[in-house]
Amino acid sequence: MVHLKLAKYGKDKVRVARIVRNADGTQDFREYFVRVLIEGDIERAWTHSDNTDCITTDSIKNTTNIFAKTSPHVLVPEAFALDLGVHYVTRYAHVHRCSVDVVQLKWSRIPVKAKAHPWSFVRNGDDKRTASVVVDATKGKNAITATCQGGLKDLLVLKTHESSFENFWVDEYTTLKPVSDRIFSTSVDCVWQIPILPKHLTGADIGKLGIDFDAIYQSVEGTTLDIFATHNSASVQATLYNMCEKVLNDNSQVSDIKYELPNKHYIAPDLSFFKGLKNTEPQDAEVFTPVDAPSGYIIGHVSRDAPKAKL
Ligand SMILES: O=c1[nH]c(=O)c2[nH]c(=O)[nH]c2[nH]1
Repeated sequence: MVHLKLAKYGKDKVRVARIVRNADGTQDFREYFVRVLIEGDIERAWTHSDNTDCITTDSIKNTTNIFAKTSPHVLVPEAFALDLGVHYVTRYAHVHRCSVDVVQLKWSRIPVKAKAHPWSFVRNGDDKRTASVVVDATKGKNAITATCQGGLKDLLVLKTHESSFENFWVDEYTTLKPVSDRIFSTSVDCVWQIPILPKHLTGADIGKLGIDFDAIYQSVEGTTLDIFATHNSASVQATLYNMCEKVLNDNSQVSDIKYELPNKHYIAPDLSFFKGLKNTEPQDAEVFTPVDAPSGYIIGHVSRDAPKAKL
């Protein structure tokens, strides 16, 4: 005998763009990639070739467009994702859980004479804002709960000073030399958890949660850039922890935050074969070879919980 351990499906990479025309003449613009996955009493499509309860992924794409048109939360990815998620578990008796992931592309207002233009935008970065929610009605349609994560990814940064890596473990496998000054470059991926408190969440609650998702995103992005630039780094690990600490200190509604930081290496080549040019000691190193792979990869997840006692 075999049994189906997981059944989950939906539409991925639904591309949707939305204009909001404001009363003051300004316009807002959002461009999202949306993924919606549903779970529930849906197994028969897998196990019995029976599609009776199968909400088509095409309808899921249509619903995403309809919500982009009608949701009052469309401008805020976390709230938009919650709205879509609540819809599926309330509209369909046989859908018990819905996961929604939104990736927002970076369109920023064009500054014209130092003023943000009301309706013209520039893609000023490959970094994305992300939102991931899971809306759960497995305990019943009157006990809908949700988890919500904000995030940012692909934020590429580099600094040329105030980064060192010294006093590390040395053994028979070690060839790395300690370095008091080096290039530090990473592509920041980060997610933070925002607890959604109502024991029973409805679509009408989403505007009343009292959570400013935009302000939290801006705070995390600002802190990430600030700490990266100003922390005199002893390691990627230490800089990462400093970022987490400040985000949690500044944002009481964030319960925990996780960064994943590749250490994108820049190696100073030995140029001494040419007229004795000095380029390898930190104080001489000016020319570097950017290295695509491998990179270091540093992960840290920091929460407010007291650490569990070590046995
Ligand atoms: O910041 C760093 N952390 C490491 O763990 C490490 N390991 C390494 O080779 N270089 C670095 N840099």
